[in-house]
Amino acid sequence: MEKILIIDDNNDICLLLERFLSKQGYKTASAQRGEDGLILLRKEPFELVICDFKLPDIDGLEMLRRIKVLNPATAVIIITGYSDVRVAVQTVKHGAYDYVTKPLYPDEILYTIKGALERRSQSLSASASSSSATASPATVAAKAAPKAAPKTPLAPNGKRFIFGKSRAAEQLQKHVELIAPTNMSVIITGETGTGKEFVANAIHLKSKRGDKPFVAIDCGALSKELAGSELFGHVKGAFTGALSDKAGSFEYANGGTLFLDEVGNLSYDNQIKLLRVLQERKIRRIGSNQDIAVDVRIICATNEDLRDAVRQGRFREDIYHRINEFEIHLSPLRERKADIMIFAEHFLELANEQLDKDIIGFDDESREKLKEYYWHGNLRELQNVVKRAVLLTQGDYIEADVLPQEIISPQYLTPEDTGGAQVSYDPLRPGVPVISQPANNLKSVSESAERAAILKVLEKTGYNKTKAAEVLNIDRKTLYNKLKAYDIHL
Ligand SMILES: Nc1ncnc2c1ncn2[C@@H]1O[C@H](COP(=O)(O)OP(=O)(O)OP(=O)(O)O)[C@@H](O)[C@H]1O
Repeated sequence: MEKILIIDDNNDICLLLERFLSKQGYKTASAQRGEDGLILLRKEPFELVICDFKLPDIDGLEMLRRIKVLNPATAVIIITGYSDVRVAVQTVKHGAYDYVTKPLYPDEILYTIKGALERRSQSLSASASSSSATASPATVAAKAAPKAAPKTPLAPNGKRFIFGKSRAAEQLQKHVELIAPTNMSVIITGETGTGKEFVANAIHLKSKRGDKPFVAIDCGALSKELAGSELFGHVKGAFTGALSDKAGSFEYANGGTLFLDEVGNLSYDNQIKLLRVLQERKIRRIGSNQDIAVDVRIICATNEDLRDAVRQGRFREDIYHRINEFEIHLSPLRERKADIMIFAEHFLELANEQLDKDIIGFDDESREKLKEYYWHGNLRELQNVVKRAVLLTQGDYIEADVLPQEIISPQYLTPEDTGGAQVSYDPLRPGVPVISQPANNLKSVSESAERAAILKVLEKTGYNKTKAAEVLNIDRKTLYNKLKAYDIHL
């Protein structure tokens, strides 16, 4: 019987989930604090942990890290409030299986649990059958391109790639067609969830390399030490824990494309090694003195402005120019309104297939709500909202009442509602108005400018507080104090 641990400071949620999951045939336990949950995990293994993102003692990302250190095979699902979705997405990038938003619906959570346990057993059996000497975590992330006709713009794992019909979409399509057949390095910029990895994959599949491997590495999720070994490989004994020779992603991607996500997060050392590959097309495994020739096309992605990183000396200018032979910028979904329903219909079709449902479409009100919303998590957020709506819909059409509250009624206010005070909207919590006093109060003017600057830098640095503090030229503690003072919740 599979064991599930629930960690949530809300006792009602623990009780409810425990009761529901035991009825479904799982063995359960619960804890209301992160530390208590970790104690239980040290005592006995659990196949799955469902963990609240905001625990009183430890934040969601740190919990995820500690759970994975105790047992990398434990699947983790994060519970989050809708306004924290953007940060919850980060947990998925750092190894959580998925996140579910409150309020919790039994069907949705059960569906997610089943998916997580299935993925867990698939990856356990895959790693048991692969030869341990050459197995690399990068191979798990590596997406070998399907052998099908490389001319079709396919998405990873044979999914469908949608362009849309907005002007931005038309331009993107042109750029992809133009750049794909060349060997040029491309940098793809855009907010989280705008489809950077999908576009990188489409470029790869449309290129002459389309039948060779596409290897994706998230530089933001790897420590400095791990990143070096993941990218370039190592030889036995190169460092403590290097028990056998290991190939890196450059070797796995040979002949194909290497996608470096969040490239701005590469350490200085690794930037230098990357420069060498870009210049000489050769790599050297860590600890080795032998060069290995590689033929790899590099596509990078970033959601920060790398020009700023270059100006601040965090990213080498010579690499920036080499990886930026061509730039593709993906606009946020809210600026491509004409595409919203095209993607929504596509995600509806996918959700119907996944959940074995037959929903026909969206009613007028739900369409309007989807078109008006801010979509801070872009396509990823839209996909999740549609999946959940499909799950909750009983009739033929999705109606507004199955959409999250923040989408149904974002509380947009006007200055008239607030007696002349300025109203702005926090990109992190779009439905929540931020009211600042009229501009004749100097203190409030500088405060709102400071708040806006902090939000902008946070967005650019992918909500990495250490980096944001660096860019703002303040220490982390000051940043924390300001986040609190300006009511910015990450
Ligand atoms: N063109 C597309 N067609 C169909 N689905 C798409 C497309 N682009 C993105 N998606 C969907 O949106 C999800 C997010 O896309 P992707 O992972 O490529 O975004 P990203 O910009 O790389 O995100 P992040 O910056 O957070 O890594 C994908 O898993 C996919 O389901």
